[in-house]
Amino acid sequence: MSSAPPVFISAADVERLLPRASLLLPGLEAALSNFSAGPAGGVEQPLRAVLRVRPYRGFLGVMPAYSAADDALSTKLVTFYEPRGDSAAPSHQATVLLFDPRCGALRAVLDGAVITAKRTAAVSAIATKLLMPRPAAVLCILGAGVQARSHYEAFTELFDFTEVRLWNRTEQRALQLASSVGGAVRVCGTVRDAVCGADVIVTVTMATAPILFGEWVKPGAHINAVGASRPDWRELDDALMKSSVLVVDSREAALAESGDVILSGAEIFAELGELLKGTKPAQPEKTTVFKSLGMAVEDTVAAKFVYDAWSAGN
Ligand SMILES: NC(=O)C1=CN([C@@H]2O[C@H](COP(=O)(O)OP(=O)(O)OC[C@H]3O[C@@H](n4cnc5c(N)ncnc54)[C@H](O)[C@@H]3O)[C@@H](O)[C@H]2O)C=CC1
Ligand SMILES: O=C(O)C1=NCCCC1
Repeated sequence: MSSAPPVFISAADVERLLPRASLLLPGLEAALSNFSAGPAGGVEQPLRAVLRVRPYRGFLGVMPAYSAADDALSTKLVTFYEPRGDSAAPSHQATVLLFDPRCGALRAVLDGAVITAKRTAAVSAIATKLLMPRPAAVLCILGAGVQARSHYEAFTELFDFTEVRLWNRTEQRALQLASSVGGAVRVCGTVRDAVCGADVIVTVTMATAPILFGEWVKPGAHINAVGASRPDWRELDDALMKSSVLVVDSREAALAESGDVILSGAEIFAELGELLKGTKPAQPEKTTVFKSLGMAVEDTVAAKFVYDAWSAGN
């Protein structure tokens, strides 16, 4: 075994080596299926530890995973802070450590922000492919931050929406995102206007109370609920949670971390990996919610993809 020092792969290099979230789709689909197969799937992933940085309304998450199918071992360290007007720092910052699983040596330290943005959007796209109504014409994104951009990029590459709508709590930020993406985006003044008649909705906000209400959602729509990753935070109201077919990335995580799941008491129908394996039906004709909390094995797959591309001299 070589004892070479670990390489550092910067955000710019991650972006260069992983230019599109869609490159992760095969690896992520396999990892999600393997995760939901239990011990036979070869994914080791404990519930993430989340430490509260109370005086600053911040959190530090530690996300380790091993994937036997990828023979990859990593841990992500991610901080996320509630919005503060006086801070110029991004709300989420992350680093992924990639180890040699054969001996435990640290091989690479990768910027985790781009990885988090792209793998999250790719997983939402996997859920959307299975759960969106057919046809699906209107995409609506609620939020205008990092995840809003990565979801816009992945979804407009992978699907044929005829209209994209965007809402943000501060309209100026939505206008900035809309003018920078290079495609037609309609900025809406209210969530209600944005979601009215939408086929696919993505919630990517830092909201702590519901912003999306079931009465506004078209029956049969598919919602990717990506924000609200604390047990007392919400993006979706009880009516929407309870009237939808609820799919999660991890049952264990959803029952421990998701305010939308815990506080609504909504019943979990399946893990996304179970839909991918075909052990549970997808039901795209119904109103569906994919509650995404983010899984460490998604970072493992993405970090290995980037490291392999770097090692190949790309
Ligand atoms: N499920 C997953 O795998 C992941 C989920 N996330 C979550 O996705 C969400 C978005 O993350 P980023 O885009 O990185 O954050 P960001 O800080 O870049 O963007 C957050 C957006 O939410 C808006 N916002 C802030 N407070 C709000 C409120 N009270 N109500 C409505 N909107 C509000 C902001 O204006 C901004 O447009 C966060 O909740 C984050 O924790 C982030 C990474 C992975
Ligand atoms: O999976 C992740 O990475 C995150 N999920 C929820 C919020 C922080 C980052």
